[in-house]
Amino acid sequence: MSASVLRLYNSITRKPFGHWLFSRLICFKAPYFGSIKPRMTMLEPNRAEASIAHRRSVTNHLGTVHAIALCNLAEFIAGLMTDVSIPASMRWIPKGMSVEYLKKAVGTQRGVATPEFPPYESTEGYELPVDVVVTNPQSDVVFKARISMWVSPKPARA
Ligand SMILES: CC(C)(COP(=O)(O)OP(=O)(O)OC[C@H]1O[C@@H](n2cnc3c(N)ncnc32)[C@H](O)[C@@H]1OP(=O)(O)O)[C@@H](O)C(=O)NCCC(=O)NCCSC(=O)Cc1ccccc1
Repeated sequence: MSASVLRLYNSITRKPFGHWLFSRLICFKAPYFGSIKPRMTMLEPNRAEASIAHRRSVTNHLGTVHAIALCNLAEFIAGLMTDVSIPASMRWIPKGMSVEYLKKAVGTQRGVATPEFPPYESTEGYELPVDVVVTNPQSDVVFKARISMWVSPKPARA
């Protein structure tokens, strides 16, 4: 799966509206991400970036971007980054996430996901911490997340 998602991203984003289309395809596969309308802007092994616009549908009672919308953005990029970074023999699933809300989130929010270390092949499952930093249009950090990915060998096909 890893190589195919990266291949799809690299081929589709060479075309007009490719970044938009790639993001729509991911939201079709995992519909809850559609609630924040993420726009993938960069995807390569060990790094992913995406942004969300400050729309009414992601706004809280303070008029800022809802913290859970930022959590959703964090899961979106951390998941895709992990998917294109792990060896083909491995799979991943998020195990937990801790978050910090550092500043009121106003305007388009840009997230960047990176792993604590490059994921490797293993016969045993292991935890891969993924750091996500979200910045506002002024490049101030408004949100941080640390997502624990469980990376384990793909089960043998029956
Ligand atoms: C799996 C583990 C994390 C660790 O448990 P351990 O016992 O140490 O590990 P163990 O390896 O023994 O496996 C145990 C069981 O887990 C299964 N399995 C393992 N790997 C995978 C895999 N890659 N995919 C599927 N299943 C996998 C495995 O078959 C077995 O299942 P069984 O029991 O036979 O039916 C467990 O605590 C858990 O399932 N937590 C809930 C996790 C959860 O629901 N997260 C939120 C969902 S993501 C989301 O909503 C947001 C999002 C979307 C997209 C993008 C980004 C974000």
